[in-house]
Amino acid sequence: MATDFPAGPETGPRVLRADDWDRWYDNLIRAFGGVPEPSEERELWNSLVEFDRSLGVWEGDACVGTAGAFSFRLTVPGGAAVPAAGVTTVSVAATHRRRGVLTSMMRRQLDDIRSWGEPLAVLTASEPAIYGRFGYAAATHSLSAEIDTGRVRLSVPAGADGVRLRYAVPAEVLGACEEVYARLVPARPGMLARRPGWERLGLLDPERGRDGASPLQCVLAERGGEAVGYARFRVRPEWGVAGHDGTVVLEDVAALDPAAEGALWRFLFDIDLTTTLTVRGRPVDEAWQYQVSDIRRCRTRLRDGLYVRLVDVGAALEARTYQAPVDVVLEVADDFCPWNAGRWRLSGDAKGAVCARTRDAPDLALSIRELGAAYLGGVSLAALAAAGRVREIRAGAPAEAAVGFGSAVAPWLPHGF
Ligand SMILES: CC(=O)SCCNC(=O)CCNC(=O)[C@H](O)C(C)(C)COP(=O)(O)OP(=O)(O)OC[C@H]1O[C@@H](n2cnc3c(N)ncnc32)[C@H](O)[C@@H]1OP(=O)(O)O
Repeated sequence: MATDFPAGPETGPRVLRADDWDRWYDNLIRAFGGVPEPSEERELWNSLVEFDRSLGVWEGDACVGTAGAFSFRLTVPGGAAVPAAGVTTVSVAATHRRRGVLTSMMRRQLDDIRSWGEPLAVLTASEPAIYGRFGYAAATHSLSAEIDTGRVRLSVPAGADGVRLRYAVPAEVLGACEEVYARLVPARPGMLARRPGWERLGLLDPERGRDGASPLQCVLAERGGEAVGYARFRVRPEWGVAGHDGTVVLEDVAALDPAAEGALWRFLFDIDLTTTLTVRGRPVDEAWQYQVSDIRRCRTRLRDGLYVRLVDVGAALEARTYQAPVDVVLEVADDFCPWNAGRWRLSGDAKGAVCARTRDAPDLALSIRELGAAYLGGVSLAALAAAGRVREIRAGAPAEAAVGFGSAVAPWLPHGF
């Protein structure tokens, strides 16, 4: 890395002040191409950014680097909501790239997160190649699909007929939708407990994001007058030589039980004058995949989702539970956060865990990245061993640990940040 960025108290990252906002945010927008955001979106981000947890790098009056850290609570295997810094708004002016500005912000930020006592840092990456060097690794994946609903049939569970669906104005039923969302958060690792204001993200409906489709539509699923699910989507009407060829673009769907989920997906498959349903960023184990008549005509794709970085190995590994008993000594390498490096004994089961430093002989050797990848139960330590990224010291240890670390429910991040 070039080192001509003059690190020091005048030029290193400093905490964001209210009157920095416009220059700070403009640097971020420019680094992503410079297309201005609608004012509603800009104002929402202004209200969500936590100024005292955000950093800027300045050259005189000019902002050349930005980074923030939301104070999230992340569901981990076992259902606990663990404090996690949501690393966000990272940018470096293209005039100042590859001089260590990002590295200086990541250094300061991880030191801050540690001092705040938060055991995890998480992010979604604009490019997968950026964050590995700072100890982050993809821990969740998501599924996208373009489903040929003209040909693919969906069989839904019994009980779907007992669910009533009705159109609603998205903002008017926001409270009911949020109650459904809140009940789902503890059930799936990777989900984020809502902080005030974040519910508005799902209602943003800028014209430029529609790509020829309708404004946001919402259908509420109810049983006995109670909301049990919702879907938010758009419809892009199209007509070809053979007639209608419209697309349903799913933005969000959530349900409290399989019957409600089935009713909503059946609705999405069946909207008149449409032949395609596109879905993005869905859980990799979502039920519809096992209900369709032809998965190949759903054109599924996988993508990396949430990146996890263990900031405090002991606290992070104790915060989750293990679906099968584990008792393993981990030899951890962590160049960027050396306080994590060394030998840790993890003993845990479905009720809880203890993770403490030890001098016992190691069973596995791995870097902080592999621990981050495996942390939410979505990436197998045995698979990482097969890939040469976890070293098996005691025979069988990666497979044993993989069973304990695994999650019956695939981890999933429901929205970007
Ligand atoms: C969580 C989020 O907010 S994700 C959003 C990230 N932001 C963006 O993608 C906006 C556009 N890009 C940028 O603003 C910048 O190019 C950044 C932030 C990605 C990188 O900032 P820089 O200040 O140039 O990074 P820095 O100089 O500290 O680089 C450190 C190392 O990472 C490497 N690196 C940095 N960016 C990348 C990249 N995109 N791909 C591969 N390697 C990279 C550098 O080469 C350097 O490697 P070295 O130590 O071996 O020499």
